[in-house]
Amino acid sequence: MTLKKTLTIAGSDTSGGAGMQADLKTFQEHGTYGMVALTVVVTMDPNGWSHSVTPLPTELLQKQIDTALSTGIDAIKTGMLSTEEIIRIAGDAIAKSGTANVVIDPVMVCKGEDEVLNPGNTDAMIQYLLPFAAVTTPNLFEAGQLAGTGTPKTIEEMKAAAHKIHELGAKAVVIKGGKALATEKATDLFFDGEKFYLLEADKVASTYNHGAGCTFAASVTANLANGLTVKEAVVEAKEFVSAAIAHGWALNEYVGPVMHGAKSRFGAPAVTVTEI
Ligand SMILES: Nc1ncnc2c1ncn2[C@@H]1O[C@H](COP(=O)(O)OP(=O)(O)O)[C@@H](O)[C@H]1O
Ligand SMILES: Cc1ncc(COP(=O)(O)O)c(C=O)c1O
Ligand SMILES: [Mg+2]
Repeated sequence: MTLKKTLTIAGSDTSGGAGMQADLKTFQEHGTYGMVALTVVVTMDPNGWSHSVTPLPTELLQKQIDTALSTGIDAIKTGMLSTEEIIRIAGDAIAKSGTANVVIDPVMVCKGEDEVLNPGNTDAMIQYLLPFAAVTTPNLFEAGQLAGTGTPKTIEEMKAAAHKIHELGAKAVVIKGGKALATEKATDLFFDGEKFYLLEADKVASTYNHGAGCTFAASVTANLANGLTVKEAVVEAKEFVSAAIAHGWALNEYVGPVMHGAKSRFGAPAVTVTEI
């Protein structure tokens, strides 16, 4: 039996909920064969859990990319890239891979952390990554940065931002309203380049959603590798992450990761898809 090969170019979240750990667990749950090209290692201060981001040498990143691409990759996801040079290397890797199944998760900040990774990264993402994106999956803050509109606060503002990000080259855009948007449901906006859809699920009251964004984007990536359409891929990803959040748990007193394997064990909460 052969499996679809999925590659994440992402950072390591040592705490295991986000980053390449989330991606690999999610790829596995979707029946794809996961590979990693590691960009940075994120560690946490045991007293207070503030994050520290340590980049790996770029030559080592390049060697990982060359190894993975030589196997023939069916879909690529990008996550935390941290510097403009790493973003450019990731863009070159995507171009070389020849796959159209490219999911750009434009990670600019970790949940609970105020510090943006590197403000110059936004322009590099626009130049090197968005033109390749079959789907990009910004949260509200990231959408505002990419679109240059400031953080959207309403569905109308999300639509305007999604339109701009599409004009920058991303074929489809999902802006994750998540918990931050003042709606009753956990609401994401999906723009396929022609039509807008709202993806809605029940909002989970807990704060145990560390890694939700990575898990969502990794699900989309695996689904594309498995041959789903973009719309099918994002709808299943919303189900997958909603289940993962519903079963989020406390790793310690500081962080609550999602349960990546929740959907297959407990089923998924209902997701509604509405064209708007
Ligand atoms: N408390 C929550 N309840 C239900 N869904 C949520 C909750 N928080 C986030 N989500 C969903 O999880 C996915 C990831 O969104 P979000 O957490 O905003 O991304 P990121 O981790 O990149 O900031 C989205 O589909 C969002 O709607
Ligand atoms: C390596 C890495 N990538 C990505 C993220 C972003 O995670 P989320 O899925 O919560 O947006 C984090 C957050 O801690 C991280 O450590
Ligand atoms: Mg994120």
